[in-house]
Amino acid sequence: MIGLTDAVVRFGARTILDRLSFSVPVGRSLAILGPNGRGKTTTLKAMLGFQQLDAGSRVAPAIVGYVPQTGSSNQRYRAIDVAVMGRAAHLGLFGQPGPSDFEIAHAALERAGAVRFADHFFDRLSGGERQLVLLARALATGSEAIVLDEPAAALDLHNQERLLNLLKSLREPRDKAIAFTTHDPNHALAAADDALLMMPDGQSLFGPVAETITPEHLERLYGVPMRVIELIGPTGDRHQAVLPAFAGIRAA
Ligand SMILES: Nc1ncnc2c1ncn2[C@@H]1O[C@H](COP(=O)(O)OP(=O)(O)OP(=O)(O)O)[C@@H](O)[C@H]1O
Repeated sequence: MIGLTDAVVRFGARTILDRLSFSVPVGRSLAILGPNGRGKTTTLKAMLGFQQLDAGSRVAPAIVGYVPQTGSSNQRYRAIDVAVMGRAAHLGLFGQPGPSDFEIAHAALERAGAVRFADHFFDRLSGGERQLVLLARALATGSEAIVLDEPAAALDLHNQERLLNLLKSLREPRDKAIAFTTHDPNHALAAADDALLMMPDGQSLFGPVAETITPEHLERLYGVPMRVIELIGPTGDRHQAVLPAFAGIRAA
């Protein structure tokens, strides 16, 4: 289980989190949505214990797998070296990773779809490729909680589909608590059980995706008219998608 109870975070005079409460039990996946600068990354940092709370409390396992928004490295680490860093918490202060740690890291790269660049230098990879390596690092921790900050932000449509399938496959065994931020409500529909909508007025709405990812709530979230459409997928399956009906954009 990972989550916050009545969490308050203030930066100067600004209250970013105002008694925010939600939880992600093992076996469920949470999507966190909200406008730019509303406090999504701050929420993730608070969940991870990187951001001190002014009030309230957090619950989290001792080790949490974290995939930050962007990863860079000045040193010339290979992708496998970055993935094996996920083992650090298991090694003790001066411990060195052994063969079993490299095996776990390799398996994590495989699971993240990044094994083909295991021996490539991390700082030469594209933004999307780095994100997959950082996901492998998070998986290598072996933690029951994985927290991802905008995992789809640097990905093209093909890789977004791959990432969503990956998030769904991570969720499938129902043995992890997964939380991710996104700017696309369709990602919540595709890969989350619950959603936390961080509204522009400082309030928030937390609940099952079917009750939260609705045009009415999303209009309040983004200030843009939204529509739900039903799609028939390539295998004949029916699913819903939400689209912004941007004002002033007309059909030709
Ligand atoms: N350490 C800090 N000190 C002061 N202000 C901060 C600090 N960290 C974040 N902020 C401010 O808090 C607000 C929330 O930031 P945060 O990064 O959590 O937003 P976000 O919802 O993740 O935004 P985006 O969607 O643009 O990534 C922003 O206005 C940011 O400038």
